[in-house]
Amino acid sequence: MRILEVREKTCPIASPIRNAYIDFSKMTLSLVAVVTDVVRNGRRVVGYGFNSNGRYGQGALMRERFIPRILEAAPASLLDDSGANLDAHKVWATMFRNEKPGGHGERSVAIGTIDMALWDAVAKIEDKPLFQLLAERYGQGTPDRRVFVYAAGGYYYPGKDDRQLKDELRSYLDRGYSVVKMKIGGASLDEDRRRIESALSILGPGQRLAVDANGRFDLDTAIAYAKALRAYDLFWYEEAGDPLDFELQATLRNYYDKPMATGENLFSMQDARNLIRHGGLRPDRDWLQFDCALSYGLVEYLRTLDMLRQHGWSASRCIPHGGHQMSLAIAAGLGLGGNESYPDLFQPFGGFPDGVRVRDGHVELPELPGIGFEGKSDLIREMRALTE
Ligand SMILES: O=C([O-])CC(=O)C(=O)O
Ligand SMILES: [Mg+2]
Repeated sequence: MRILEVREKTCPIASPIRNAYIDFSKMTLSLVAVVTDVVRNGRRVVGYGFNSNGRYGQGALMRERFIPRILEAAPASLLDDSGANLDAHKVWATMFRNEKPGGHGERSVAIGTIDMALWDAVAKIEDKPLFQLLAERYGQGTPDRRVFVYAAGGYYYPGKDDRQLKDELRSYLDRGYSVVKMKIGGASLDEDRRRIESALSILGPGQRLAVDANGRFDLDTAIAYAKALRAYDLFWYEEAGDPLDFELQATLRNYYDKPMATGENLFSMQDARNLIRHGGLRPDRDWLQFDCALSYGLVEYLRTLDMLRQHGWSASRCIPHGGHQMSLAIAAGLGLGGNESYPDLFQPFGGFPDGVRVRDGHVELPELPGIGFEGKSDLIREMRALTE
């Protein structure tokens, strides 16, 4: 078998929302198709992938470096021992040839997106759900198809008042979520305190609020927010300071003993390891949000999970950023703590297969070959338009 072609298309996911750091008025992502010469169930196997929101499309890097490296490699050098399927680790190594270590900028997004499409193809060629394949190869043998998901939103939006914020978050709770997340740090502390108290006022028993500062705060501001937030029973306090300021994160634990979360802007096992070594995070309560689609894909995420194990962290402390089905499959296959979801944003990307409902803050993944994109009609329509 061989890879015939790798296609990329940059798609808009623009919206007028803003977090504490950026607005999404020009946001894009890369949609990728890895076309193989294998036929399964009467259809050519094509693996699909896309990068999550926040880092823009990466077509230029893909076309200049990563796609040519794959297509120029001897086809047999990309296959597993059986010769009947791709080996995602070998394709990854081929993409990374002549890349120096460190400085994991945008190339981790380009490689991560192609990696997603590769795993989709690998699982489709095996004719099984990716979560099943992962549980068998790297996990406990059996997946847990019931995955915790939380609803992310609560963005700043022109003219949005507290009533609209409450209506938005209430609509997520009405759809079965038990944890909802809102943005902070894009307004004054007083204003954010008022927004948070509004949001808390709509929660019922067993329902929780998480807040996300998107790396906006310097140490003094992060501490001031920590002192204010510790009065509330928040699900977590996310990304207070710059993603690479491990000392800030480590200092913050002296002011906030409740759960914190971070990691969505760390794009390699090595950066994740620095967070674990130097960030002062606590394996009994804090959460790790590394997102494979932005950080060199599942091949690298497996290295990150290994690193976490070596440092005494359970995979169940990981709830990835990004709201895509790839992390859902990893969560079900490898026992992550759950996954993010954006019920009303960045469509048709992310989300769940049609008919999957959130109940008590969990979804149950259906048995679809690959990552499961074929089960989401609006998404697969866009994906197939890339190749058919
Ligand atoms: O607003 C964003 O960039 C997305 C984000 O941080 C999240 O989903 O946690
Ligand atoms: Mg975040």
